[in-house]
Amino acid sequence: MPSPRSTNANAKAPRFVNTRELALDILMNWEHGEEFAANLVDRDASAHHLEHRDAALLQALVFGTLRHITLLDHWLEELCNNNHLEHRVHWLLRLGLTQILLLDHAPHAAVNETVNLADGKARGLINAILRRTLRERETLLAQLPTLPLDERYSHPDWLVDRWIKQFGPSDTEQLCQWNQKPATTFIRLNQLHPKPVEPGDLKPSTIPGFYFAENPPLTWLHTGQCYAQDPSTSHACRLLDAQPGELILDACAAPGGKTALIAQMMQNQGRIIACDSSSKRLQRMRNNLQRLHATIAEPVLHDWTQTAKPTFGDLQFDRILIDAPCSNTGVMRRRLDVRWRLEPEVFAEMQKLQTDLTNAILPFLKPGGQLVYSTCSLDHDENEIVIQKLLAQHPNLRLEQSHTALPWRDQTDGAYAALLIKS
Ligand SMILES: C[S@@+](CC[C@H](N)C(=O)[O-])C[C@H]1O[C@@H](n2cnc3c(N)ncnc32)[C@H](O)[C@@H]1O
Repeated sequence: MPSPRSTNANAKAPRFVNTRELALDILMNWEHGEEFAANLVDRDASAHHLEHRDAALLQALVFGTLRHITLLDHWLEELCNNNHLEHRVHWLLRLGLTQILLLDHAPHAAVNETVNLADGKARGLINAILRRTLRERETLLAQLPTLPLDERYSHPDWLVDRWIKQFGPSDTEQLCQWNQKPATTFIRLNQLHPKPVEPGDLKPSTIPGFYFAENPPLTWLHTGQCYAQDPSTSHACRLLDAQPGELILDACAAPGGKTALIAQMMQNQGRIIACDSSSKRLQRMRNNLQRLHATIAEPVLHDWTQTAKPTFGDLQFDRILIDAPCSNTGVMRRRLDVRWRLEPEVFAEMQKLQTDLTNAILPFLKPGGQLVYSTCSLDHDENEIVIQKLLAQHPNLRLEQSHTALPWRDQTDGAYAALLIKS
């Protein structure tokens, strides 16, 4: 069978694209660790002009398999009597089990189509294991409540242990459960657009201006009438409380989701310097801010870990937002790669970067000014402990208030924001 990637995208005759083979190809590519799963899926869906239904199937197969790898491997060890599996056969079986045990797919078709993707000599083995899976489906699923959390919910065991220490066993289980469900899409309606749209029958979230929207109208997204954004991102902006006419520094701003919301809160009056160290992300921010009509925001390339002065010189800002780079543990449901790419050392490394960045940015806050430090991490080391360290290092700072969004409690992404005031 030819690889789905070898098909000619310019050929005139309609081509048959095998979605399961595409999924297998993506999963094996993903393993190299260079690309996000969502990017791989989007790129292949558009390269092969997949119809909406096939693109949704591709996403369900890839995301479903990645979301449950440890559980699938637990079942496979049992079904294969711990025998070693050749690499491609292993991924094919994971894909087959995802369809039979986890997604509501026609099981016999799933077996046949998965077997058809195998090379001659592996077909018999795959057929036997998938048919056994069909026969033992109920028994395998009944094991779930007896498995430890890291297997049942497919998270690294060290991360589950870390969460149990920070949140306790019950909240940890709820967090793991949350991460196993497909992410909800939210949109923010953009009030800065010259033709703002009405929410109509969109279901409001608990945060004003943000709505549930599984399939947001593409024209709204393309024209900047709305922006896909989780409501948890608003907490940092609310604590910042930027006023029309003020001078604001958004120190780690790309791709500009919070910058655009701050510009809206300021009614596009005043000035926002929006910095980022990544020129690629800065370009994305430029496009976003332009589309969202956030005209008071000025994108600036600057790396706060470098000693060179920023191009805006010695400006003193009324308010500063530091939306720091972090482990992303609050958005693991949305970003499936995170759990498999995190290393235990990342939290200490991030804490150092986060305090170094804040120390470099603090001199730009005017006396009496307000600074919001935020992350999309749930980890104490990147949130409360960073704030404790900053307060110990800077007697002229005081903690005014903080807010933590917990996914299992608030039904949004996880986020942390703390408001500090400089005397
Ligand atoms: C959490 S993201 C910001 C998200 C953004 N605030 C938003 O709402 O769309 C963190 C950003 O910090 C930037 N960053 C990382 N290290 C930096 C540094 N040393 N100096 C400036 N920006 C940095 C990253 O490129 C990334 O865009």
